Amino acid sequence: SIKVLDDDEIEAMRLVGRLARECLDAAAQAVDVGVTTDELDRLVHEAAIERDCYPSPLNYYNFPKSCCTSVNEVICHGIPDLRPLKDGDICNIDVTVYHHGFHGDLNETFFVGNVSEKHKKLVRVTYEALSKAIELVRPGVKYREIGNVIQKYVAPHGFSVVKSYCGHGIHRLFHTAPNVPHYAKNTAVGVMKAGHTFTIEPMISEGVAKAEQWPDDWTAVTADGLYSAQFEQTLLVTDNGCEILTRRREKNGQPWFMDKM
Ligand SMILES: CCc1ccsc1-c1ccc(O)c(O)c1
Ligand SMILES: [Mn+2]
Ligand SMILES: [Mn+2]
Ligand SMILES: [Mn+2]
Repeated sequence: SIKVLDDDEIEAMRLVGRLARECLDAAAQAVDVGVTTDELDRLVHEAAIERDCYPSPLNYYNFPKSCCTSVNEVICHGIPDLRPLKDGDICNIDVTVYHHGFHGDLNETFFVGNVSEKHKKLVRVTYEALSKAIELVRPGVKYREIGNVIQKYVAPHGFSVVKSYCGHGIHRLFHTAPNVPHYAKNTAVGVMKAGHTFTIEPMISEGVAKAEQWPDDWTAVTADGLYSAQFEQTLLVTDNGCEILTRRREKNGQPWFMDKM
């Protein structure tokens, strides 16, 4: 069964959601041509420590760094490294922090320098698909409906939905019930209820949905080498809808890439 948080637990999730957002924003402002993803990881790590947070990915199933950085054809779980970002890249930074017993998890895809129109569209449509899914969230809605909304939104553009990685329940555990697939006609179990906290984190690919894994045991890439984009928020189901616990609290909550559309 899916945990219903009490008022104190909800307050703890509000706090860690805000802290996770601040840690993502600390790295976001540094994204640029020539910056390495290792430098972005350091900014996330330091921002977490400064906020009395532990970076949840570090040593999670032996993951070696404090955040995931996934560039271009990397779908997710990219490992920060010493290769500098280059003009035209799209780079996702995925941050999860642990504070006073609770996790907060979010990601955004950022433009590096001048991004092509077709890759800007991939990022924009991915963000819009997440927004559509979030609009659905309220008590009584089945978790399996989320995938229908996302796939229906992206398919007309010729984009595909990665099936191998799902959204998830999150609170005292990084990953727990419910499992939240992003593709249509899925068999996910559960009905949304006030007090549930979970993520939606669609990975949308230009070409095929198939993901392959590199020998580093982490990096997931598209099978056709075309690009993939992702956005993630941690949500709290409320009596009349949902609260985006990891929302951006500046710029009217617009994602960072919007400034460069
Ligand atoms: C690197 C963290 C990690 C390790 C195994 S799955 C995973 C991960 C990464 C980002 C996420 O948003 C997530 O829900 C899980
Ligand atoms: Mn990517
Ligand atoms: Mn994440
Ligand atoms: Mn997640």
